[in-house]
Amino acid sequence: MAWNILPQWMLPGKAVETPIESKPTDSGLYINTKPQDSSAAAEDQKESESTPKAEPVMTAKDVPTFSLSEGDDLEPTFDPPSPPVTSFLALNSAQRASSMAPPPRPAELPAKKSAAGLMAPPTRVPGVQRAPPPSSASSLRLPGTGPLPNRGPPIGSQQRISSSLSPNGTAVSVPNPRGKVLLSPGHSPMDWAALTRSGNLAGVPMFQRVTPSELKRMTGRKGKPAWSSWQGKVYNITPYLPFHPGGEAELMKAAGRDGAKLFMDVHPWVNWENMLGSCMVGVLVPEDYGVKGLEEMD
Ligand code: HEM
Repeated sequence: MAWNILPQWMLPGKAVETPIESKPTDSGLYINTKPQDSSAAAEDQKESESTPKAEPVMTAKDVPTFSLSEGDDLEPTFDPPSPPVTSFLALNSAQRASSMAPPPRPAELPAKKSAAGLMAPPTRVPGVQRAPPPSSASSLRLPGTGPLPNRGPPIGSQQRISSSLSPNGTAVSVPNPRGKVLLSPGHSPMDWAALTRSGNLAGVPMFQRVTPSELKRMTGRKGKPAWSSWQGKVYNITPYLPFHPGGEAELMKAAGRDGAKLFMDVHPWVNWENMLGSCMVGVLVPEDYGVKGLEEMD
């Protein structure tokens, strides 16, 4: 009997009481997952004759293993319950419940078939116009009718007619009901943008306080510049006159006065401040601005 040759500290129930330093490591819990081969067993046998060999205090039956082999009568406590292996979503899973219903089986489809063996098209509701059936590439195709997304105004619309530019960036003559004019060469919107970057076009050395009467005098006639106000700021519109796509005459209507109403009536999408930033003369002040200041000083 193996127990007879075992020292006290190796007997069942005694192992814990024995000081640890007397026997390290292999004092108990063996986890045998693989049977040893015969040569190794013989070696063990030889060794056990000379040296007392520790026997497991727990049998393999009591030790939980991580083995997944079938037919094992162990109850692996650390093994998570393995779900049944399915190729797709489990039958009663939430994913399956929330996803699309599976396609009907061929047997469940309507049994209507043409003579050629093909399925008949679904019956049409009379009077209802339907789009052509989608093909696999339909999502890649551009819509045949209606405006394209993010492609500017629809073809043939007033906006598109009035915004034609030749490939080299100069304005071209296009008859249109909105009154766009043919700009002379070198006066395209691109040319204007380049000119505004070149420097100050206000015609004054520094910002001015402009009274309404002063603004009224700046009509662009009799050698005077054309000024117009926009949201309390005064701009010299003279340099822009030959660049204005609506023509000089139209722009001149705003000279010597507040141009906001005229401007917004025609093209509220145009950014006045961006386009005429370098033409800013100063700010509009009340008529008695200077007089009041002098009176207060007296
Ligand atoms: C003073 C600042 C103004 C600026 C910066 C300005 C700018 C512009 C721009 C960029 C366009 C081309 C718009 C487009 O292609 O969509 C345009 C067109 C036109 N503008 Fe002006 N404009 C000004 C004042 C005025 C005023 C005061 C009038 C009328 C009294 C006017 C009448 C027109 C007309 C009739 C067109 C052509 C039609 C159109 O494109 O809508 N503009 N203007």
